[in-house]
Amino acid sequence: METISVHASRDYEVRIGSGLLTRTGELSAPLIKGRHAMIVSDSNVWPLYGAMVQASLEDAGFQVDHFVFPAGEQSKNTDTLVRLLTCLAQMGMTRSDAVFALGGGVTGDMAGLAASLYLRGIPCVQLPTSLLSVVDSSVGGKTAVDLPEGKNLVGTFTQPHLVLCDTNVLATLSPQVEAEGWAEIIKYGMIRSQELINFLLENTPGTDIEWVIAHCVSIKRDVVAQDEQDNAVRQVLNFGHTIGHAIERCSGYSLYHGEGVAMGMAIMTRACVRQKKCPPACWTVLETLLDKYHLPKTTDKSVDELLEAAHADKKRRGDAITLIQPQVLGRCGLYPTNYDELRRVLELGMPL
Ligand SMILES: NC(=O)c1ccc[n+]([C@@H]2O[C@H](COP(=O)([O-])OP(=O)(O)OC[C@H]3O[C@@H](n4cnc5c(N)ncnc54)[C@H](O)[C@@H]3O)[C@@H](O)[C@H]2O)c1
Ligand SMILES: O=C(O)C(=O)C[C@@H](O)[C@H](O)[C@H](O)COP(=O)(O)O
Ligand SMILES: [Zn+2]
Repeated sequence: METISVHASRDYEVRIGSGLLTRTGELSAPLIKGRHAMIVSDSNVWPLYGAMVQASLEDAGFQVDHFVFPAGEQSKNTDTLVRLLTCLAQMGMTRSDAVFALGGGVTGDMAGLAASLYLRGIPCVQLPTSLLSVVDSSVGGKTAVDLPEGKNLVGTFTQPHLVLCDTNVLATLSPQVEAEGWAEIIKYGMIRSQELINFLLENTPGTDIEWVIAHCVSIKRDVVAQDEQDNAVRQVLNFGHTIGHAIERCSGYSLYHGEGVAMGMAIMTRACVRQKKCPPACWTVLETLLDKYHLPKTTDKSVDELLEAAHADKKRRGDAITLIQPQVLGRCGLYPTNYDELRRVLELGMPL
């Protein structure tokens, strides 16, 4: 088992290993003063892992309730959030009790947000179950739900009390959900790690997954420690997201997030190579990885639609926007610019 310590407004541990869900109660009990647990999960994950987590919490002396919502990004909205907050109140959860977010990034973001709002904040333990959520969304404290106007527009920065990444649960992922998780892993390679890129190129998907997860979480830990509130360097974690989020919004949130990120990284990188802002290898290697991990490389949405949707980007300040662009393989940088430049990127990055 790997343990990574995150240092932010709250310090906490990310544990990575097989079988950790069965130890949820034992590992969280010392961190939570109360003994009332609310497991938040979706309609796919709860039947698979709900009983296991509930039993572990009950063995550690917790009284356990659960809130289950229909799986998918289309549930990550203010309606579900209010239903969850109402449930926390009706079950009489207090400030010493805890929310346990059992599921992918949708569950983690929404349960984390509810925990940060209810009674102005109660503890949250993240129990990520998708590949995307173990490598990215469970760590770093961004919580959110979507609005029809844009992705993650309602949220807080609130760090969890503990993150348990149980690698056993990855066995039940569908190929499509596994693939979208690889998109964020490829993102970590592109922004900060030539070593990870080489590993992904050389190995079959799934090799030494614990190392891959720990590598991504370590990169995120280092970035978040420098800029928890997303004012500067943390924005590098948004590589592929300005366009990806715009595609997600234009698709009525019917895509998986990682698919949008893959398309966003591809469009941005192709444009940067064409503008000679980075070497051609940035695109050829990214294309090889997107193909290898069965990820999409473009969208059928128009430049105008995407530009309009991109106005909801959190990196916008008035008419200015910061783009995250590859510099060399394994390194991306922040480029403050404007929407005319984003239009050029979209025009150059979309294949004819
Ligand atoms: N907070 C952050 O830093 C951060 C980072 C990246 C992404 N996100 C957010 O995370 C969300 C995407 O997360 P996601 O891709 O995990 O989506 P998700 O939570 O919808 O999970 C994807 C699908 O996989 C299913 N699933 C999850 N674990 C499973 C398992 N072990 N076995 C079988 N099925 C399983 C889910 O039920 C769902 O149908 C987006 O909303 C995105 O904005 C947040
Ligand atoms: O943790 C971060 O910071 C990230 O940007 C990670 C992203 O993968 C993630 O999708 C995040 O939720 C996007 O944040 P947003 O601020 O653009 O909504
Ligand atoms: Zn993301």
